[in-house]
Amino acid sequence: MNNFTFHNPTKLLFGKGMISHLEEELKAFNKKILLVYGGGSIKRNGLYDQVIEILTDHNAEVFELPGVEPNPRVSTAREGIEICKKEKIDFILAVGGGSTIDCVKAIAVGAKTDDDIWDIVTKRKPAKDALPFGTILTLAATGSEMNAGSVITNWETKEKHGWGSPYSYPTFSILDPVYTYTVPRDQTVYGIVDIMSHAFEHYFHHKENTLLQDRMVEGILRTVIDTAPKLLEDLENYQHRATILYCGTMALNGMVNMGYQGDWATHNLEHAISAVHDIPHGGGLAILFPNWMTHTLDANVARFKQMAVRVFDIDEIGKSDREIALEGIQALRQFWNSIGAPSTLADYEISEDSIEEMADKTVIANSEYGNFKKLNRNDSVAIFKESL
Ligand SMILES: NC(=O)c1ccc[n+]([C@@H]2O[C@H](COP(=O)([O-])OP(=O)(O)OC[C@H]3O[C@@H](n4cnc5c(N)ncnc54)[C@H](O)[C@@H]3O)[C@@H](O)[C@H]2O)c1
Repeated sequence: MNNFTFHNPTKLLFGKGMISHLEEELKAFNKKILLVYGGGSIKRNGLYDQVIEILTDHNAEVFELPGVEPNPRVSTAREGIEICKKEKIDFILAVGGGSTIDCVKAIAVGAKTDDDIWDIVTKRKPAKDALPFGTILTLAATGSEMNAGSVITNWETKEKHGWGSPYSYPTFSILDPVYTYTVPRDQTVYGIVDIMSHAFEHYFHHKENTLLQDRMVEGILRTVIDTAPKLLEDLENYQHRATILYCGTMALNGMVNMGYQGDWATHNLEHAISAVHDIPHGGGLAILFPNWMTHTLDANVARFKQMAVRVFDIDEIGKSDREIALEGIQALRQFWNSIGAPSTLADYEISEDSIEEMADKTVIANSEYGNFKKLNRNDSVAIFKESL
């Protein structure tokens, strides 16, 4: 493994009723608060009222930005930035899933600069500072509650980009599994796929001596594979919701990938699909990941064999390494099929017609992408065709 520095400043408050710590956490900040949330599920399940009551008790002056979209838009982030600047907001509270949190990261950074936030998302300008923000997570998936990453979509240019900065870690995140009870079955499946995909993005690298890291990633994958079917049978089961929620945070908070760099080509491919077709991120990943695996298998068959044996318990006897590896990839596809994840672009009525447009979005100035195996535009086209 490589040398590394690990620093994650986010304070995690995990478990039933942990919202009782919200007021305490807010005491460090001044009282003009921008409350940001999504499509209204927090109003239906009572969380909104609970948060407003706590903020009222705290004598906070509350401003609101509702309606953050899944695949959050830069236009919404700009709206939030304007409110922050006009009202001199001191602190931002995100209540929602990864989309709401990602949008708040863009607002927090954008509020502290005159640069346009899209220039920062596209890395033409650096982030220099951010307003402090906290999160109350309502959906297990992205890990955004404990990382500095954010993914923002520009609907005018049909681009979706991931970005991050040292300033975009939440100061605290409250994770109560009960808030995830109302996540519908399909969104729960997308979250499960997203969590597993983060684990896979880490897992495919060529570094040696990542023994503990491998076992931690495999631990997340095995735990999700064991728990997901039980959760999908019983969506209001506290233990299963808690397990998946914790897996989601651990899969992308930097803990399991110290000392090496993962791949991330599949996320790049997925961002191209959802930039053009606005499909759920986890749905796109479910379609793509096994196809990326087959496409890149020969870059390191041993790595895929290890996944097949350690994660999917593939029997090794009488088979070549390549056969074992391929069985592992098939086992992944079968598992995702078994929980009802999509498996082809046709599931979203995406046809061959948009492959060229999507492939263009995977490469900037004909650059390559992916760390496990460098891919180019031709690879994008091939993987999209495999996914039809
Ligand atoms: N920042 C990161 O590290 C990171 C990592 C992976 C993906 N992403 C990005 O995050 C976004 C996806 O986020 P997500 O998967 O968390 O989903 P999301 O935030 O987009 O939410 C999906 C849907 O579920 C609804 N929802 C959320 N909580 C709910 C609840 N408790 N009950 C009922 N409905 C609820 C939302 O309103 C929305 O309609 C994508 O844009 C993706 O690219 C970010």
